Amino acid sequence: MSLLCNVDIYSILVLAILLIPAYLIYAKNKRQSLSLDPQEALKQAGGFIPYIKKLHSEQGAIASHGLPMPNTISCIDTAVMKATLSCGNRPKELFAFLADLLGHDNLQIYEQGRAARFRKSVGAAFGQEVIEAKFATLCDIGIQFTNEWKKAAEENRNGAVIRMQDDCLALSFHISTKTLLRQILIIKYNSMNYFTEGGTDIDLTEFKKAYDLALGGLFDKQFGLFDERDNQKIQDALKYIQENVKRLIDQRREEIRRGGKEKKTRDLLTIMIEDNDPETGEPFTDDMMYMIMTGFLIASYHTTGIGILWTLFHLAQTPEIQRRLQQEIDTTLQGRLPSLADLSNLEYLNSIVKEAFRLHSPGVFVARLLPTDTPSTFTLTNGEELSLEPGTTVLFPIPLVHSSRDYYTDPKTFDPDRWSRQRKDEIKPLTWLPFGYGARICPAERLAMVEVKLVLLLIMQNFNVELTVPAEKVEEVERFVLMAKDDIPMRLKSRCHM
Ligand code: HEM
Repeated sequence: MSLLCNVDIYSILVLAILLIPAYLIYAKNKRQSLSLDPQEALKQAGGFIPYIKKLHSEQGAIASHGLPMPNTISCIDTAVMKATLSCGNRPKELFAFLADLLGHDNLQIYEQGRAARFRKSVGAAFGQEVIEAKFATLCDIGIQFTNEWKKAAEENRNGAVIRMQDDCLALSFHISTKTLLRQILIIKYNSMNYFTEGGTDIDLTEFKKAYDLALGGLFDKQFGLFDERDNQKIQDALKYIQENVKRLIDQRREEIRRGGKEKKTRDLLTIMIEDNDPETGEPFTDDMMYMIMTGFLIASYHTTGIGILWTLFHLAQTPEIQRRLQQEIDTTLQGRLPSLADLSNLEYLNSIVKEAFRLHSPGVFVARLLPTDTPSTFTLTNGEELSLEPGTTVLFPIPLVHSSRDYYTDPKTFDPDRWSRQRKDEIKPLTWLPFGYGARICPAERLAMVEVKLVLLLIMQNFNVELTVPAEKVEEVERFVLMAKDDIPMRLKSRCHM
């Protein structure tokens, strides 16, 4: 008995000796993260998401201290999302970095009612009819890229090594400009300089470079990571974008004037040229059209390209999943090109994209501004009450929701089968947010999924994909979306050689 007591006291002492330093370190870190200037703390943590992750590990599902913006909380509790489904305002400060590119009055920060009216007036641009009408163009772009990769891969039995981030972004930029602006573009760019196709409208290489520079620079400015020496470059890039998007709008206006009205499937630009602004009842102004076209390019280009990249990244690490996907594609298509209907029917492909977007959501947060006239009160999942001041900003950090053990079993594992028919009831509502949620959910989710699935299907039909660097060496970096810091080189091996 006395021995037992001794052992107990001894164990408690050992435990205390082990735990006290750990607690002191934890308390010191916590004090530090609360006392540091949040911008500085964010920089030290290596980005927004690692910083928010740290805050949540210290504060739980609701992080209300240490946020880099005033009157802001970060939340990973779906009860708050459910209660704010119809809340459609975004905080202006958080999107202020877009002002230099889009102006101070841009779609991202339109007040809820105005955003809803605008979305309704141009909604047809993302409807089924337009997706059907654009499908052949999307296929052509995908085939153009795969053919060039094929040429390179077939020159060598070991396949071709491709800087996949560069190429996915070039592919997506091509898709976005073609679907949104529908111009003939000079295409000079991808990682292997394949395309030197003629054309007179715009140099895609320069256009893409300007977008990347402007967005990256403005994002860095907002989060205090900006190098002032780059300022002139950013200003030049902004000017380049403005001049060229306006020129493309003018060209289209002229084209429509000469060719008369377009038939039933009108895209975004045509709708804006032909219809009135729902706000004023007057024709859309040039500035408004520029803002919308540039805003939509921003929203569609990086997100779609990066979504394709991260999905390939997961496939490249899981050859057995890749084989099963190829089997699904080969059995369904027997080597032919897909139709739009095929894309909906390929269940495993769909599960793979959903799972890849869970582990690597292109966008990293959704933000809502709560009503500014009254406080908001929420009942959290654990039954506690949460009261928030009028005008509080709520951030939902998507990667944290997607990796929460409360929502996903074994959240770190790439397991497409969790989206299978048999298991998909296990997925809790509002726990998959790559396209946001509620009143301001991405209006082009369906179009984006078609683009992503189509490109992946073409790649899987033609190649086996491998990483040429260890997965652990791939570093993530937050730009406007979650990118790979030093690209992800992948080996594409032509399947004809197998
Ligand atoms: C994989 C591709 C894409 C992803 C992951 C994505 C994700 C998102 C997210 C997270 C939001 C914010 C939603 C919210 O606040 O709840 C959003 C908004 C938006 N997206 Fe997408 N998006 C993608 C593709 C596209 C494409 C292809 C277009 C246009 C052709 C587009 C146009 C927009 C627009 C205009 C908004 C702002 C809507 C508003 O303010 O009401 N997105 N997107």
